[in-house]
Amino acid sequence: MVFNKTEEQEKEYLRQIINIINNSVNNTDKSVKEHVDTLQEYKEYLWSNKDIDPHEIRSMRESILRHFATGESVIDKRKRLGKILDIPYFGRIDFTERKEGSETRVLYIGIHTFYDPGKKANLIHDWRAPISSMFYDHELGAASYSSPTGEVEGDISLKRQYRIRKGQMEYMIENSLTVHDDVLQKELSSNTDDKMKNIVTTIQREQNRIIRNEDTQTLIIQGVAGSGKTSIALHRIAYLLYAQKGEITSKDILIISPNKVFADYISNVLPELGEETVPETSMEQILSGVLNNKYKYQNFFEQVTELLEKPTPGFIERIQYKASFDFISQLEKFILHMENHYFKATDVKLTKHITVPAEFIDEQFRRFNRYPMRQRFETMTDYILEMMTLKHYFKVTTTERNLLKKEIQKMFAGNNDLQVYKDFFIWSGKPEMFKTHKNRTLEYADLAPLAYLHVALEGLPAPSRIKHLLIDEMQDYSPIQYKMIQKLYSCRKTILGDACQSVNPYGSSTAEMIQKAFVTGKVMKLCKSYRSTFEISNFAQRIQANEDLEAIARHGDAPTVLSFKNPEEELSAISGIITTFKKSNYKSLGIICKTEVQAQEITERLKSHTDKLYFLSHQSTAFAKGIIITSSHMAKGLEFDEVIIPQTNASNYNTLIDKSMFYVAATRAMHRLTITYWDKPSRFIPFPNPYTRQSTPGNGNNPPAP
Ligand SMILES: Nc1ncnc2c1ncn2[C@@H]1O[C@H](COP(=O)(O)OP(=O)(O)OP(=O)(O)O)[C@@H](O)[C@H]1O
Repeated sequence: MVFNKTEEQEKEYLRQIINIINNSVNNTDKSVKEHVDTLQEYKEYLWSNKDIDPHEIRSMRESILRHFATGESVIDKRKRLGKILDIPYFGRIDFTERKEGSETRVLYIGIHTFYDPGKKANLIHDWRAPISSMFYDHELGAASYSSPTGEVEGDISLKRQYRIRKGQMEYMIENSLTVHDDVLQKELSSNTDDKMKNIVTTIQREQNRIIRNEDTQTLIIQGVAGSGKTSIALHRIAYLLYAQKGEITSKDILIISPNKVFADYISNVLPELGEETVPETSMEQILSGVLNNKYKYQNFFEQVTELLEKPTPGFIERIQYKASFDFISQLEKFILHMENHYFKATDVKLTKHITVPAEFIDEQFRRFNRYPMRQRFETMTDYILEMMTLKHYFKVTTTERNLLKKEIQKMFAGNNDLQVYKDFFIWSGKPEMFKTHKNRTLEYADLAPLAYLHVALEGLPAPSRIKHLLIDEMQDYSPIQYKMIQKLYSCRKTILGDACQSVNPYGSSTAEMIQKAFVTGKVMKLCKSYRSTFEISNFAQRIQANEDLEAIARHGDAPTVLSFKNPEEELSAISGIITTFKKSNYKSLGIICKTEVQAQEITERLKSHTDKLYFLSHQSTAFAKGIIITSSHMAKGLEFDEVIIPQTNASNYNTLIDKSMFYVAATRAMHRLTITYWDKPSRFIPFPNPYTRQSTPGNGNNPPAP
C-alpha cells in the first residue's frame, strides 16, 4: 500500500510534520532562552563580585565560553528549523532496496535533514545525503546510490515533487517521466528576484554530476551561457560542506569572482541553502598581494575599457603575447638564464687577513639551488662563515656577517623585480612588449608575469590555508595567471566559465588551455541553456554561434530589433519600453551598453524621462533591483527578465571584442530582448531577423535589411 497516496493525505501529513517541527522549535526557543539567561547571570555575578579570586574568574570564563559555543549552535539550529518550517521538503521518492526482506522506504527530501527524536527517525533527508542523489539521478524503476559501504541498488516506485511555501502546499506533481520538466518550466518562467536563487528543487542530472563530484582535484566546467554554472558552483560548495563536514568549513573556501556586484548578486544562494557565505576575492587582489601591493596597476576593468575605447595594435599585441604559452616558456627559460648568469661572485675581504674567494661564493650560490635565488643569501652567508671559521679559527662579528651578506646580495643582478621584468623583454628580443602607463602604472597583463618572476626569485608567500578554490568566469584569465594560481593554491579547485563569453578575447582561456596550464584537470561540459527563452537563445546564437549550445524549449516573445533616425528617437523609444516594463509583471530590466561611459551617458539622458534608474558602475558594490543601466562587462554573470541593448550602430559594434560584448548582453535576457540602433545597424545584428515586430513601442521602425 502506498503511504500518503492522495494529495489530501499528503497535505495532512505536511500538517503533522509542521506540528512536529513546531514542537522542536519551541524546545529550541526554550534552550536559547536558557542560554541567554545563564550568560546574563554570569555577567551580573561578575559585575557584583568584582573582587573574586583569579582562579574563579578563569573557571567562570571557561564556562561562559562553553555556554556561548553551545548557545551559538542552538541558535544555528533554530535558524535551520525556521527554514524547515517554511519549506520542509520539496521531493519524495519511495525506494526499495533489491535485497531480501527489504521494505519500501519513503524518503522526503528537503534542504536540511530533520530528525524526530520521538520517532527516532529522519523525517526529512538533506538533499545532499547520498540516498537523496537518486531524486536527481533517477526516474521510476531501477535506481542506485553510492553509500559509504558501496553501491546500493533497488527500485523507485514513486516520485513526487511539491511546492511548499510558508508551510502550505501550493501544488504537488505526481511521478512521471516529466516531473522535473514540469517544475523546471515553472521555475524558469518565473521572474527574477534581485539576487540569484537556489535551484535545489530542479537540479538536472548533468548538473548533479558536477555538484557531487568529489574525485577530481581540478574540475573545469565549460558551460554555455545560462547553463547554470554559477548556480552549480554554489550548490557544489554547499554539497562539499556537507559531505566533508569536519574537514572543511566555509572559511576554507575562496571564490575568485569578477567584481563586487557579482559577489553580492550570488551572496544569497549559500545562506538559502543553510550555509555561510564564502570569502571572495579578485585575481588582481591576489596577484598584487604577491607583489606586496607595491605597484600601481591597471585593473581588468580598465584593460577592457581601453580595448573597447581606444585599442592600439600594440596594446592588443602585448595582451596577446602575454596570454600565450610561448610567453610562459620564455619566462621559464629566462628564470634559468638568471640562475646561470645573474650571480657574479667577487672576492670579499672579510678581515685584514681573511678574504673569501669568489669561486667559493659562487659554489655556494649553486649549492643552495633548492632555494629561490634571493633566499639563498642568508644561508650562503652562514655557510661560508662557518667554513671560514673552521679554516681560519677566528670569531666572526655581526658587522662582518652583515658585510658579507650585503656583498653577496650585491653580486646578484636580480634584486629589483621590475628591473628583472624589463630585462626579460630585452633578453627575449621583444622590448616593445613592455610599456607602462601614466604614473608608472603597469598594464593588467603584466601583473601575473611580474608576480611569477617575483616568486621564482623570492619564493612563495606563506602557504594558503584554503582547501577549495572556486574560479568563476574562467575564460577571462590567461594561462600565466593560472600558472600563478597553481603555485599559490595547491588545493582542490572548481573552475567554471564559457569561452564564448570573453570580454577579453585577446587574453582569454578555453577549458583546454586551463588544463594545459595546470597540467591536470578534468573538463566537464554543460550544453543546455536554461536562462533565456528559445527565441532569445537562438537570436544570441546568430550573433556568435556556439555549436555546443542546446536551447531549452521554453517559448516567449521574439527579440525585437528597432531602427531609429537619430539618438533622440532611440532614447524616447527606450523610455517607452521602460514605461511598458513598469506596468508589466517583470521585476528587472537591464539596459546594457557597450561601455560604462555609454551607460552613464544614457542614464543621464534617461533621467529626465523616467525615474528609478540605477546606474551600475565598476565601482558599485551591490546589485540593485528594478531598472539597471550598465555595461556588458558589469552585466556578465547577471540576468534580467528583460534586456534592452541600445546603440547597436555599425560604428559602435564593429570589432571582435564589440561582438563579444553584444553576445554577453543578449544572453543576459530571460524573457524579453530589444535591440535598438540609429543610423546604420551593426553587422553583428542577425539579419534577416524573423522575430522583428512590425509595431514597436516608442518610435521604432522595422529595420531595413543591411
Ligand atoms: N536546474 C535548474 N533549475 C532551475 N533553474 C536553473 C537550473 N539551472 C540553471 N537555472 C537558471 O538558469 C539561469 C542561469 O544560471 P546561471 O547564472 O548559474 O548560469 P551560468 O551558466 O553561470 O550563466 P552565464 O555564464 O551566462 O552567466 C539562472 O536563472 C538559474 O536559476
